[in-house]
Amino acid sequence: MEEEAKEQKISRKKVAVLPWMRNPVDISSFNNCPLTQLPFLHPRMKAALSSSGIDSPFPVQVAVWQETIGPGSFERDICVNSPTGSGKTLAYALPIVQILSSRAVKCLRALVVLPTRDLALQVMDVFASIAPAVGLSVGLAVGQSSIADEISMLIERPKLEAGVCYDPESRPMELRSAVDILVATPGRLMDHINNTKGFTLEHLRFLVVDETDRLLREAYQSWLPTVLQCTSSSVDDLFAYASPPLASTFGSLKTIRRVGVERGFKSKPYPRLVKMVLSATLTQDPSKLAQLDLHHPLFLTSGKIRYQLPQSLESFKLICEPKLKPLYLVSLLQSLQGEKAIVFTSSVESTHRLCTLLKFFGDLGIKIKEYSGHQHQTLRSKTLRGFREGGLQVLVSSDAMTRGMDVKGVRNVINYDKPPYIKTYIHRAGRTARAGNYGRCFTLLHQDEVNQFKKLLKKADIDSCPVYTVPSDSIESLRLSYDTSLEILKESVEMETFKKHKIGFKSSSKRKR
Ligand SMILES: Nc1ncnc2c1ncn2[C@@H]1O[C@H](COP(=O)(O)OP(=O)(O)OP(=O)(O)O)[C@@H](O)[C@H]1O
Repeated sequence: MEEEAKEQKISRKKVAVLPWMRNPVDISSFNNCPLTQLPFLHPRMKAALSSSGIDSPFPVQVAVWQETIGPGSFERDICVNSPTGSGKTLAYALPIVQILSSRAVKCLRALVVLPTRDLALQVMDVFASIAPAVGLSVGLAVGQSSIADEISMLIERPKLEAGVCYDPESRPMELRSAVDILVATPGRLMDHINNTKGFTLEHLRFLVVDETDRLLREAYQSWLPTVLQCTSSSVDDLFAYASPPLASTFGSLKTIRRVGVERGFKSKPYPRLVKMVLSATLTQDPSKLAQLDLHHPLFLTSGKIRYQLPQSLESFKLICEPKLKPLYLVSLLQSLQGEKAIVFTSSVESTHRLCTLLKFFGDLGIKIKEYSGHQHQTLRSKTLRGFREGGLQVLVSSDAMTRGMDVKGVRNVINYDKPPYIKTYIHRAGRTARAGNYGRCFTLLHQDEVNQFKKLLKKADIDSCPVYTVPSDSIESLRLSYDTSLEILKESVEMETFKKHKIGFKSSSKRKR
């Protein structure tokens, strides 16, 4: 959050935009086109896409394809700024899988980094829907399973002949990657880089940093400099092959990087590592972008406005009487008649409190659960599954759900707490109105927040945000249950605090013992 504030400050100071950002490729000048018109698309990928219901690539996918497989032929690194739900995941997955489909030997050639586990799982599913069709394997490194299980999925051990005794000194085990593409979060990625035998990034050809602005704030064990370091082979390394390769724990494979002839790439290794960075709110901060060490970056963005909302999204504000905000929320939820909705709050604590309060409200006829970063991953995944499958209608969430999450059928987003930054508004609102579908974003405000909110929307050139009203008699009719549920909530909070203290006391006295 602090970082986000810093970036807002920088943008207020009008830091000069980097030269390569000044003349972007306009994604909105591209149209959806039938799959048959994507030049060179592998027929088996085409079939896999069609069977997943994808018949015509979206503009961002056509634009990126043109700059990678088309005439652009991956000569430059790709930076994409395109609205939420516009299809950025396939925009990078398609060209990567297409290029790697002609690979002869399996090794880790594409790494996709995402900020959260649920997001990584989602992206893994996208790759898994097309990569196997052309014989590529996709792996996941997010800490969902034990590290040992993860290693056995990622690293292939040679099959040893039964009955033969091997001396590890004279014949070190040749470990190889079991995957061509890896989807990872920074934490688990660093674990594998530091500790997993046979895990190497030396053959990497593609590095995708999805949700870039969020990941550049993630300094976890300096994951980005480490990845860049692991993938850059010095010119000296290029001639190391003059002597026979030593069997190492990294395997005997080598990606032959010859001295480059590529434009602007004199005396650097080739094929180079191609980087693709994407976000709906891509940072323009030069010092942040410098961390990526981009090669002649090509900027692709939608239209002229920096922060764009999906065209199929409508924004509304709901002015609430002080102290009665929960009643307005309940009344709004009731008016949605069972449509899927995500309610965003400002913190994990208020997510928990609000969700508990809603549960005490009597039978609202709506299945509601909380989803926050403080919950155990198993519980979070279960909740998400329930929401995806339709068993739940409403998710009360902290900002853990804000970025990238794609749940089909979410028609409404509700900002219970006003988003502090325009970027937060864009990402929260972007959980609906995805892939061209209609969606609404409601923001609950007290009268004294209205002006501030107007200014916030102005940053994304949003002038129209009509007032949405809920019937006043519905508020009145809810008052009685509200008072009762507030009482129960108070008791429940006291009980939880007591339990926490008790556990804290027990563990501290154990420590003393
Ligand atoms: N060509 C297509 N045809 C139909 N549906 C598509 C197509 N491309 C993507 N989609 C669907 O659109 C939805 C949004 O895609 P995706 O998650 O890649 O968006 P995004 O731009 O990455 O959004 P965010 O910025 O929120 O992460 C997904 O449900 C995806 O399956």
